[in-house]
Amino acid sequence: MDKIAIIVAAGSGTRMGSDIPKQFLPLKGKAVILHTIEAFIKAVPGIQIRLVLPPSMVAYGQSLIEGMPYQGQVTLINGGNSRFSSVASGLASVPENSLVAIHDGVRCLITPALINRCFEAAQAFGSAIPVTPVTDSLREVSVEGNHPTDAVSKALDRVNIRLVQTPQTFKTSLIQAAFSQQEQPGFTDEASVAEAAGKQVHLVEGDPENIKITRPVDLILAAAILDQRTAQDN
Ligand SMILES: Nc1ccn([C@@H]2O[C@H](COP(=O)(O)OP(=O)(O)OP(=O)(O)O)[C@@H](O)[C@H]2O)c(=O)n1
Ligand SMILES: C[C@](O)(CO)[C@H](O)COP(=O)(O)O
Repeated sequence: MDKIAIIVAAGSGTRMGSDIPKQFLPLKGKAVILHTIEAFIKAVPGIQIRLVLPPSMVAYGQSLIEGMPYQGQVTLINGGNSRFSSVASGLASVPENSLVAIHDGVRCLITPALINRCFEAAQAFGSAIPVTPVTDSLREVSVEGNHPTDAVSKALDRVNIRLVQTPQTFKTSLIQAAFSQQEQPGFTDEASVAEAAGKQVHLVEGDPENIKITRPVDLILAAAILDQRTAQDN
């Protein structure tokens, strides 16, 4: 089956609070989004990438990939107002009977090993959702106030909880059908969309370093992880 990546990068990055959306910020001298694209190019020779961008930034995105050796493998697509609609736009451009990896553009530390683990599991099981165990203790709050001390809470057993990452990878037949339903508020990722369409999802081992750049501290962490990888390579 052909392998395709949809990299969603059409968000505005409110929590980062930067002048330009976080996916375009420099990380070790290169835009965050280019780190992400290059991981997929390295992982799967010849892979086709759908890069979903804010419509106002498609021209800028084009200028970033202009002249790159992989330019011909990347198709730019206008994103929507929600992650769901950005993914739906990407999926509309993907041929049937393929495997599609749907990835947050801001998870720029993704490794070729994790990408290939997801494609292999999706080929075998129809879907592959990378997850990691929880390392903090957990509390469920039943009353939310303005301050943490206002909340009534109880401890949760973290043994049964997993953190969910991307790339969430599927046979296109499964995920394109799931995205034909109406968007719901609880759709935070593709696994939740697939489940709402009555499909079971298959979990695979994620990677603690596959962090999502969300707040300024995440960029500092990402730079440190990249430094450590470079040191290991030398
Ligand atoms: N309308 C949207 C919203 C989000 N995303 C993408 O989905 C990924 C995960 O979303 P998130 O980290 O929430 O990004 P933002 O929505 O940009 O951030 P924030 O919620 O802080 O505004 C990001 O790569 C983001 O660009 C997207 O393609 N289209
Ligand atoms: C898709 C995701 O990265 C899985 O953990 C996450 O749900 C995205 O959440 P966000 O609030 O849109 O960043």
